[in-house]
Amino acid sequence: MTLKEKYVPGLEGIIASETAISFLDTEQEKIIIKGEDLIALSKGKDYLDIVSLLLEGQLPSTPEKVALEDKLKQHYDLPDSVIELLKLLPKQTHPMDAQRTGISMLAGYDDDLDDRSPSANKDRAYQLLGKLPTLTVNSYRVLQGQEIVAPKKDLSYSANFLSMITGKIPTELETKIFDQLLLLYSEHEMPNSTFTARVIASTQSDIYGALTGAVASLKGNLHGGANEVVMYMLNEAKTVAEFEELMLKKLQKKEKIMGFGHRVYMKKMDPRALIVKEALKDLSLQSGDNLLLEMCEAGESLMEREKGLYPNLDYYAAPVYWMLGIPIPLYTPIFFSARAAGLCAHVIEQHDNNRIFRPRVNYIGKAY
Ligand SMILES: CC(=O)SCCNC(=O)CCNC(=O)[C@H](O)C(C)(C)COP(=O)(O)OP(=O)(O)OC[C@H]1O[C@@H](n2cnc3c(N)ncnc32)[C@H](O)[C@@H]1OP(=O)(O)O
Ligand SMILES: O=C([O-])CC(=O)C(=O)O
Repeated sequence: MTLKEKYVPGLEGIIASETAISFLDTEQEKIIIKGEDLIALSKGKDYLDIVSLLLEGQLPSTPEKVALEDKLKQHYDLPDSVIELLKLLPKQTHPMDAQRTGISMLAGYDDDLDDRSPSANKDRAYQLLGKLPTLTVNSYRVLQGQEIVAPKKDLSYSANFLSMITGKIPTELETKIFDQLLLLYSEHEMPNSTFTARVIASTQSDIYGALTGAVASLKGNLHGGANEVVMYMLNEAKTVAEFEELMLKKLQKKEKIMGFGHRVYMKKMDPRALIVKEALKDLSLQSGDNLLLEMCEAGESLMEREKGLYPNLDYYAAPVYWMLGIPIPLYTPIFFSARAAGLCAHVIEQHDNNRIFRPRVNYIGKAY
């Protein structure tokens, strides 16, 4: 017997789920999250508003947001043994792999691991969101042979995260821009990492396993790992002319340029990248250093001219992270920490209305 259904490589355009969480409305250039447009929200709301929208289904009132931040702060600390385990990792370990290991280990501390109810999963989501900044920053520090840093509960969630990374109290502008990055990265419908998490959750595996798989997916250069490569390219080039030359050489060799293209936004710029480009302009103005902005703008024009391709979020996020003083190996782990909010919402939804993912294949192997 043979199955001969139409095979679509990369499952492009295939509907994998019904979801009430989010939708990319490319016609209206909106990123819909629970009925709200993330792009519009990015101009007045902050990351914790979106966490609440994703996990509670609505934007929080001021007291609700204060309560949410307090709840996350209660979960900031990591079990000592997680830090001890991270210390055992080989120093060459990528921080994404360390983050993956840490998240995986947290499952062992959950006394109620078999409870897949929405309320138990939501509690876990808040615990994870509380711990992720501490885990993310300290896994990197341990690998660098640096001292562990403690979270600062007197700062806001985002200011604390950035402060643990840089070792400084961030300015208001730096905090606002970092928070906006977290917000823009928080959820994006059905990228590879979310699909991965939902596939894992569909076996009734737990939220830690689903997120562990999602970290591995996000690490790849074609997905979240692109932001690190963009910064390495900018650093390698050093000037506008050298950046253009580097890109042209890559295109001649038929290499992909990280930070460009997107399965859903292929014919337009990612609307999140437009927002982050403005943040880069603000940081350039503040520092009086326009070099990265000029390089990125030149790269953007070149790719439109040569390939008809546009920047995705990772292209402009990379120089913004750099100007905030963030080490390059932390770029993708920060993306994951932000995305954990959306991923948890997807795992909750999958567990709540589940059918195991189990597709079929078109067999093209040896005749039998
Ligand atoms: C936040 C995020 O995760 S956003 C994604 C971050 N990833 C990147 O920036 C990696 C670079 N970009 C890419 O690899 C792709 O554009 C992806 C993975 C994002 C989307 O992939 P797909 O939808 O499968 O598109 P696909 O790879 O088939 O590209 C279509 C065509 O555009 C070309 N193309 C797409 N992206 C690029 C790129 N960045 N550089 C050069 N050419 C590209 C492909 O070579 C292909 O050309 P062809 O038809 O002549 O073979
Ligand atoms: O949607 C995608 O395929 C990738 C992406 O931009 C994201 O995960 O933010």
